[in-house]
Amino acid sequence: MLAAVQKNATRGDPRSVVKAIDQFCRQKEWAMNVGDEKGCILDSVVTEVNPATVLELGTYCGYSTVRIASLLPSNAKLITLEFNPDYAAIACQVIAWAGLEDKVQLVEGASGDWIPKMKEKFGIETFDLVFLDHWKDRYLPDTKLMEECGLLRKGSILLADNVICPGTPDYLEYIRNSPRYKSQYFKSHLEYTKVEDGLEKSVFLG
Ligand SMILES: CCNc1ncnc2c1ncn2[C@@H]1O[C@H](/C=C/CNC(=O)c2cc(-c3ccc(F)cc3)cc(O)c2O)[C@@H](O)[C@H]1O
Ligand SMILES: [Mg+2]
Repeated sequence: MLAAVQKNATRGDPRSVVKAIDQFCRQKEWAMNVGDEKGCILDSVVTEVNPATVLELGTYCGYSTVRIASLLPSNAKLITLEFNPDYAAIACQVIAWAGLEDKVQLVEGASGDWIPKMKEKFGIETFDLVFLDHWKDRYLPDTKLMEECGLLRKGSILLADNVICPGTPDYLEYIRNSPRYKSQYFKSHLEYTKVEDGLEKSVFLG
């Protein structure tokens, strides 16, 4: 995938990086990037929220990191957590190829360890937007952890990938029944396939 980016994408051009990855995943080898169809929904939420602070859980190869960072205002900060060193190394190079290193802080580590340190390590008070795309059974515990650490404010947006496929049943049940969130489901398809999947957008009500 990285070779395809370096071969087919223009340095400093995030859209060409996104296009190169999508082309590679359609033609050569499927990969679990959020993909272009759900990616357009992601783009519209990022544009609507226009966040100053963003947290991404599960960088993987940096595809959604590039999509989000390319839409952020100049002073905005995107912190992305990835605990697999191999994926982190690839993502780092993909983000650099897109020329977005100044907007992205890629942290190699586990969400459970780093969420409690966001204030002291990065001077983050609260996140305007959180994109959840890591292990599906960690969406709920990490959301509760973010609440406990005071990282969500009235109006913070959580956007969760794969709420249908592979599915995040305990997260959906919690977020849709909690009086502290207002949720909306965006129906779409699993990346590069016709299988149903979707994104759940939830507003923290404080
Ligand atoms: C321990 C929890 N904390 C974590 N902290 C930091 N990084 C984490 C964490 N968990 C996982 N990660 C990283 O996030 C990524 C994991 C993503 C998990 N995603 C999926 O399983 C997934 C899976 C599918 C999928 C769908 C249908 C299939 F047939 C096969 C796969 C589609 C998707 O869009 C997916 O996002 C990896 O890079 C992993 O190293
Ligand atoms: Mg995903």
